[in-house]
Amino acid sequence: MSKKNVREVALDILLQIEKNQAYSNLLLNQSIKREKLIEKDVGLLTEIVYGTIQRKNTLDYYLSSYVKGGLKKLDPWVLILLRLSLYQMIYLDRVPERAIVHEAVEITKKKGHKGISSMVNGTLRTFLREGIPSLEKVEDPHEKLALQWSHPTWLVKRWLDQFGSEQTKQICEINAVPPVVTARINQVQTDDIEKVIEMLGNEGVEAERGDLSVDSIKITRGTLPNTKLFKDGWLSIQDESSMIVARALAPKAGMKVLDSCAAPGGKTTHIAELMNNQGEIYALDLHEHKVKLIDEQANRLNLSIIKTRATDSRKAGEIFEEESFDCILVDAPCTGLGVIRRKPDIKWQKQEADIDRITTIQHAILNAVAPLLKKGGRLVYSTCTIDSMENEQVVKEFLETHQDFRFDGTLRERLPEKAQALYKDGMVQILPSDFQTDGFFISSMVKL
Ligand SMILES: C[S@@+](CC[C@H](N)C(=O)[O-])C[C@H]1O[C@@H](n2cnc3c(N)ncnc32)[C@H](O)[C@@H]1O
Repeated sequence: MSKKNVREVALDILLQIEKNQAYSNLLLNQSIKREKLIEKDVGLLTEIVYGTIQRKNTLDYYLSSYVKGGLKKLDPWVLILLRLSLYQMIYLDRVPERAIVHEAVEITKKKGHKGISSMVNGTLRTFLREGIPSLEKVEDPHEKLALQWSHPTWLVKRWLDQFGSEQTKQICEINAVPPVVTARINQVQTDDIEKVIEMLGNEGVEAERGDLSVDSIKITRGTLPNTKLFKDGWLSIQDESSMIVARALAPKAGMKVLDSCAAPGGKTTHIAELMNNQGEIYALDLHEHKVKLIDEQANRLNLSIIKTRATDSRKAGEIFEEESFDCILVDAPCTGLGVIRRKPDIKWQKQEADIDRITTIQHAILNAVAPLLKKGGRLVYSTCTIDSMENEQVVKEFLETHQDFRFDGTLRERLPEKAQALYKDGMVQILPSDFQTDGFFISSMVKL
């Protein structure tokens, strides 16, 4: 039994996210450990936290019909408590509505004064009586879609321009569906996926082959990080579309590789595995604490060819010689708009201006590492966002200003069969709605 109940923990987490722009996944993990929650409560907590963040604007719209004087006058914790209660009432079938109201009122009594608890009680009971308010009154068509699909209006507008109505709807819908856990098999240990699935079964974890990447399995039951197999470095947790990136780079044993934006090391370690742990990989990231994460993963996976370094890759030219690498990966910092289902806070924290800002860094990193690639070498640029400005536009501008680079037409062959249809002109944009994976952009270029 935990000291705090699940809704109180959810309220604390959501409040911290709102106040400090903290990341939901990190806070959830910390709280689960600290409160020693049982498995059933972990499931409910995760659902309430992610779901309430996912539906924030929609829930606020509904609440605004019932809170006299508007939501702005509410203390942040009261607003969040109302939001998470409404979320459970509308989207979770298994929690009885009376229990939701009762819990909310109990929490207000503990935290607030009597006035607040009767306001919370009244608001939730009126909602139960009168039901979900209609969106008909919302005049702006983009705002209406944004409320219907629970995404910010600016983002819906942008996606409608880039992907059209049907695809935008699908992206928004899939963004609200929690991802399945997928893992990559460490090729240095074995390439026999069935054997790994069987060995996991012996440790009480059920898995099956992944849907997209040749390297992947899907965990259908159990907790992978608790297994000996995981601790011994046979697998890494990674999204399936993310696994495509190292395959697109196609490094060979003995090569010298630069991974310019490497932490926490998901792709660096995959590259090392594909090189059968032979050769050299230089893995850069900005800060020492991030670089340590790469070392930790490399140690767990028994990979010895990764040399990490805390450095700004825009200054990589000061460290490495020109034309000294066989291949280079720029898995660039980006807005992360392809991983909203995993980190729902992204959609409320990012602003449209962030896209512009981050492209400056993306260009700068590409420009800095380009001279370091050998002639005939391959440069892969990837992001986990789906915005054309951070993806196609960055690559096109890079090619316009670097006449010695061309699109690499062989990328298509290195994509999983299912993703080959999405290949276009040296690039592939995978949307979260395509295969229920993270959204990813990958482009491959060669130096003449
Ligand atoms: C998309 S993440 C990389 C994920 C990593 N490749 C993986 O697969 O685990 C982008 C990384 O770029 C790093 N970064 C941002 N600006 C950078 C810069 N100027 N130089 C080096 N790394 C940078 C960030 O710290 C972040 O860890």
